[in-house]
This record gives sequence, C-alpha cells and structure tokens, in this order.
Amino acid sequence: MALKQFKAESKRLLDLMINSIYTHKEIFLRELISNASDAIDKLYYQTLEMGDTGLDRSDFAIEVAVDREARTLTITDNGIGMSKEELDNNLGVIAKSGSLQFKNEKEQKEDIDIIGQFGVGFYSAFMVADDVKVESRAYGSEESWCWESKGLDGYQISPSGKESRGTVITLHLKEDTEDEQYGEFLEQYRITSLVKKYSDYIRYPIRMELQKSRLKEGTGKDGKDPEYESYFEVETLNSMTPIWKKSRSEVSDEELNAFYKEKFYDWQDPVKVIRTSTEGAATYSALLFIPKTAPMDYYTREYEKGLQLYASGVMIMEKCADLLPDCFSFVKGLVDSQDLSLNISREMLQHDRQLKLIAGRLEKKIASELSVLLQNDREKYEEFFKSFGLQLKYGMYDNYGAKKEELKDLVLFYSSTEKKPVTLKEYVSRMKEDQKFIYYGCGETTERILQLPQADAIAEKGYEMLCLTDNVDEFALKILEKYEDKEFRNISSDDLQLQSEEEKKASEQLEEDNKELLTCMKESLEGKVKDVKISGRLKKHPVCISTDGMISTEMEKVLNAMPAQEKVKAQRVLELNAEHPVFEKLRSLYPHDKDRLKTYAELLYDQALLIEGIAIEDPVAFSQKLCEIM
Ligand SMILES: Nc1ncnc2c1ncn2[C@@H]1O[C@H](COP(=O)(O)OP(=O)(O)OP(=O)(O)O)[C@@H](O)[C@H]1O
Repeated sequence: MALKQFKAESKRLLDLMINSIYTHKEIFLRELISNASDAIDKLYYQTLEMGDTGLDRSDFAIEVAVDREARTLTITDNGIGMSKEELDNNLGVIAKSGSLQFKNEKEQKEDIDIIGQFGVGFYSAFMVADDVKVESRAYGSEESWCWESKGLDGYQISPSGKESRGTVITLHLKEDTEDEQYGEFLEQYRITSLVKKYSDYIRYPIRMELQKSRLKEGTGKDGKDPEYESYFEVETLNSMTPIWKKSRSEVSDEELNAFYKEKFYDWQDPVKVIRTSTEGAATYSALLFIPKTAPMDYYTREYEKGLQLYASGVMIMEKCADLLPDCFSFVKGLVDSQDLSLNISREMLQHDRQLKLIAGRLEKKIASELSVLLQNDREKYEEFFKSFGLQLKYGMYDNYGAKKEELKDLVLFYSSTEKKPVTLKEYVSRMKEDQKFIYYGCGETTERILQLPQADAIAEKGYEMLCLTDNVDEFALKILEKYEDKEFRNISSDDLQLQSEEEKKASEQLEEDNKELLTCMKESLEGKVKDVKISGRLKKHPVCISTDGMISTEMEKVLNAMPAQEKVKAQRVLELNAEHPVFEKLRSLYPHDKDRLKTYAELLYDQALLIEGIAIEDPVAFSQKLCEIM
C-alpha cells in the first residue's frame, strides 16, 4: 500500500501559529530581536570560518525604530541576510528553521548561541501587525529582495533596493481596538522596557534613537525660568553581557547587590548571593539571592515563587516555579541554560529530566549555602531566619515531612537557658547526662512559655527548654519525631520522666492516699478532664493542665482554628501540687463540703486554662464563683 503524506491546511496552521501559541502579544519583539541576533551570529561564525574578512564583532548591531505617523516599527540587523530562496523557504514555510539547520551543520562549534529552533517565532509579528515587510540582502550578494505579507492570504517577494547587507523588518501595527492598544508598541518607554525584560543579554547592541529632554542653555539660572528642549540620542538598550557569565573577579559584591535590587525590586541588599554553574549532565549557570526581609505578600496566596529562566541569553519565563521547592520559595534569581527543552511558544518548558535535575541541584546548593551562612555568620542567619524561618518550618512539616531531613539543621528555636535561638544540634550537644528528651513548651510568646507552671520542673533540673511560638512549630517537631535519637517532649505532656524512682513512689502513695478526693474532683469536672492527678512537676503553682496522648492543647488550638477542620480535643489532665497550701484546703473540704469542693475544682481548672493561654468556656460563671468564695 502506498504511504500517504499528511497534508496541512496552511492558512489554518498559520492562524494557529499566530493566534494560539503565545499568551502575551509583547513577545513578538523578543522573537524578532532573537532572529536578528541569530542572523548576526551566523555571519560572525561564517566569517570566522572563512578567515579574516575585515568584519569585527563590534561592527554588528540591531536597531529598533518607530515612526508614529506611519504607525510602523522597524527592526534592522546587519547580519547574514536572506537570499530570495531563503526568504521563500524560511518565511514561506511554517516550522522551517534556517537557524536550527545552521546550528546542526555547525554542531562542532562550542560557543554557538543560536536561539531559533522551531521556525515559528517570526509569525508572532502578525499578532500585532497587519502588514509585515522583510527587506533583505544576503551577505556577499549583489541583489536584495522584499518579502511582504498581510497575514493569512499569503506573501509576495519582489526586488528591493536595499543597499547594505542584512535585514530590515517593518511592521505596520494594527489599529487599536477597545481591548487591544497596539499603538503602545510605538511608545519608546514600552520598547525600551520590553528589550530590558526579554532581550537584555542579547550579545549584540540593540540601539534605538530616543527622544530626551534637557534644560535649554541659558535658562534655569540667573533668575531665568527653566525651559526645556527635546533632542534625540541613540542609546544601547541592552546590557549584553550577563552578569552571571562574568568571572567572579570581574564582578564586585556591590554590582551583584545592585543587580539584585534592580531586577527583583528590593531596596535592601540580599543576605546572601549564590553563584553556581555546572557543566555535564545539565549545563547551566544560576545566580540566586536570599532576600533580607520577606516581601509584604510573602506569606499569602498571592506570592508566586520562581526563578527567571533564560535560554541562550533570552528571557523565557519570569517565574519558573518548578525550579524552586516550596521550602525555599523565598529565593530570587535566575537560571540560564541552553539545554532546556523549550515549548514551541517559549512560555513553558517541557517537564523533562533536565529541569528536574537542575531544580534538584539548586535545592541542594541553597540548603548547603544556608548551612554555611549559619555556621559562619550567625547574626546574618538569624536575621534571615526571622524573615523566612517560618517557611523552613512549614517545609519540614509539609508533604508528610518529605524534606525534614534536609531542613532539620536549618531551623532555630528560642532556648530557655541560652536566651537566644539555637539549633537542634546545639541543644542536643548540651543535654545533661540523665536527660532523656528534648523538652519544649508552646505558647504565644517566649515570655509566656517561660512562665508556664510546667516549665519550673525543667528549669529546676537544669534542663534546657525550647520555646515554640509559631503555630507550625510543634507539628514540625512531631513530624521529625527525633533528633539524633532523642525524642521531643512537650513540657505539658503527661509523661516527662523527670522524677526519680523514689519521687515516683511518693507521688503514687500520695495519689493512693487522696484517691477519693481526686475522684470527687474528676466527677466535678465531668467531660472537661480525663483525669485529676497529683503532679510530679509543679513547684510554685497550685495547678496545671497536662495532656495525655498525641494532641497537645497547643495543637488543639491550632487545629481548631482551621476553618474546615473537624474539631479535635486534647485529653486534658488537671494536675494538683500536693505541696501547695491550696491542696490542704481541698483536703479539708472533702468529704464535708462537696459543693464547695466542686466550685474549687472548677475554679482551679479555669485558672489552669488561663495560664495555658486557652479561653475559658464560661468567663461569667468563673467570675461569679470567684466572688462567691471571696
Ligand atoms: N532577521 C533575519 N535575518 C536572517 N534570517 C532570518 C531573519 N529572521 C528570520 N530569519 C530566518 O527565518 C527562519 C524562521 O524564523 P522564525 O523566527 O520563524 O523561526 P526560528 O527563529 O528559526 O525559530 P523559533 O521559532 O524557535 O524562533 C529563521 O530560522 C532564519 O533562518
């Protein structure tokens, strides 16, 4: 059977090319400038191959010009140009890329940086123009030709009078509509900012004659009013050499900081600049910055993480989210790689191994740089942690703790004994010989945690306690389970293992001796507590709440504050200090005055809740009871 060829409805295809593959019309300029740069590259390499032809790299340039009256935008290059056949083949055949072909033929050349590969970018001009004219004169040719098209209906090629080598593309911009202001591409600020945004690192100068304003000579001084005049000046719009491609010795810290502030709209220097480049399985350069403070919207849904992505000097994506894990979403910066499989529109990447590989390496690099900062510049790290520590702790907890190992040495918690933030490693290194657990307390502020009745016993033993003040903290530690084989323990949990065997026995005896009193109190607090016990930990305070089981009162608070969450309840235990005068009072009430004992039990329970920072159920009743006994 004969093999049949697919046919394409070329008008339809062109329509798709023009209108469906790009989301932003503005990228047409990037595409045309990239073509101009490719054309110059080709000529440059060709002349290199041919030996000296008198052409120098500095002779090459790309020019952009606007004519508001004629409503045209022109892009001129002095690159390799196109012959009549090339105009026909390259611009008349969709998806034919002369650039890709050129690149493939020269594959052995190392630093060839040709951008084009799909053979479609040129057609993006029709998103904004209703007439496109390409006048071109191929290098070394005697003739020049003009290709012209109004879009879907086809194109014409006719002789042109272009005298110099290269290509001039003239776009006649579409009329403005209610939805689209094509005229904006005639504004110089729009053109200059588009060049900066997408084509800043094109290797050849992109020049434009800009209209400027200056003080008229002789005015503005000696009592004369200032008068201004406009004048024209040709300016190079792009910076050409990417700062990340310069060697370390060529770029000062100040330059890097200035670059960061300008590109990423920050007014402060970053706390850390990370430069990295790799060759091999994935070839890329990255320039990353860790900001000093979190942007206003950082901890909101509006914040978008991501790194800028460049391919061969052209900006492809402003925020490539896949390059950063959530735990490091605060990192700003860019990645430049030639190896990425771009999507035809250059707006997306194919989710390939390459991208994953780069993302994985960057993640490791960021983690190791943070760890170096922590070791070498504690003050700076603490400053950083104030802004982004919360994110690292979320990162530990997120995704069932998938990144907990990577992050556990980067988090800090305030220490009760050191009176400053410490790492888990530091805590463990200071643990007392007989100390079993890493103790922590939870609350709104460190001051309140330090005042918790449960903290007294820890302090008395000379143990260190971590103060957890962010909602996520306890969850992060719970998911970590252990650090260097040491379990974490909330100071409010029922089993702190602080008592010696003798002390334990004494408590059990006391418990036994007061069994009926405790049972009576438990019945008075029916539904509120799981148990009423003699405490082994209280020193100064008469009562405290401890919890039995996985959920602490702090976790209960956090979980119940979440809108869709099913309500949870910590298993509360009311602990009594048998050494406290209040306990004597309780003993004196039982069994003669059970009503009063009930009131006391309720008051003490509410009091314990207040100390924990938990709202009491019925403040009015609490106040009445208090007055009653007064
Ligand atoms: N200014 C120019 N000078 C010389 N040749 C050009 C110029 N502009 C376009 N061409 C030729 O036309 C071809 C098609 O251009 P087009 O922009 O459609 O695709 P591309 O640049 O090859 O690929 P991509 O779609 O990835 O940008 C190019 O490969 C190149 O051979």
